[in-house]
Amino acid sequence: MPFVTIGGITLHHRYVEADGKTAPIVFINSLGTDLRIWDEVVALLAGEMPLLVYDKRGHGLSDIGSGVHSINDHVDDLHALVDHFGFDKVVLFGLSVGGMVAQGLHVRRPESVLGLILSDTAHKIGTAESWNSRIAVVERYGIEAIADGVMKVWFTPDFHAGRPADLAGCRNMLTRQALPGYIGTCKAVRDADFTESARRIAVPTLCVVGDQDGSTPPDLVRSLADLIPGARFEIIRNAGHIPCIEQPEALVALIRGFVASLAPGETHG
Ligand SMILES: O=C(O)CC1=CCC(=O)O1
Repeated sequence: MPFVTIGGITLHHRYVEADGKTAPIVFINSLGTDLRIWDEVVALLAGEMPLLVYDKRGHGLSDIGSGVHSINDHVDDLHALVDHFGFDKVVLFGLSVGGMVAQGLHVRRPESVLGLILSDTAHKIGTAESWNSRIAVVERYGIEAIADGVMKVWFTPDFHAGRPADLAGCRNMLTRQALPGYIGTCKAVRDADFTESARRIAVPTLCVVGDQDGSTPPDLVRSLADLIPGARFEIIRNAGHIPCIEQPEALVALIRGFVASLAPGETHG
């Protein structure tokens, strides 16, 4: 079964092995989602490089453990998972809050991070006011109350019009997340600020964003890229906040190019 218990927390994951010497990519999901958001990306990349996807704490089928009190709780789990698999060096792909978790692991253990792909994320996302008002609504009325608004941020009008079944499924994924995991992670994002540490990122970094991302818009993601020495910035056309679902082929092309640009011969030991 695709479960592992580390540090008292059972994490749901899927590991797709590959031959060769390419370092594994570990994918970290966003708020209100689970590892199914990577299905198409994993299908496209399977066999080319090792791929690890997992449900972060309090999401999907993973435990919440002692709760989500800060981004560090998510970083603890990622750190433990990387150790569990015996990975020496990894490429981290973090979506939205997942990008903050990736930045957090780089702060903690830069020697383990070969490269960062930061998708639709930032050094600071939203304001205390915006997160507090979302938390208040969700505490009172549940995730259902914000679901239609979140769908407008996650996906473009074209996706809404052209893929109604996928939209309904993704909305179900959001509304079925456990409330404590969702609210705890909202608070963690509210309190996180990676502005200073972003200036010290010293590994190859690709910042990528959907052109119609309503949560971390292109200008915000560009400002993250501007903080990180040497970071590349790319915009994906016709995508909202979750390009891995909306434009997986375009995203995979960027991933392939990024991995190919990394130092050859790196392995996961
Ligand atoms: O669900 C949203 O509003 C978008 C988002 C913000 C942080 C995150 O992980 O997703």
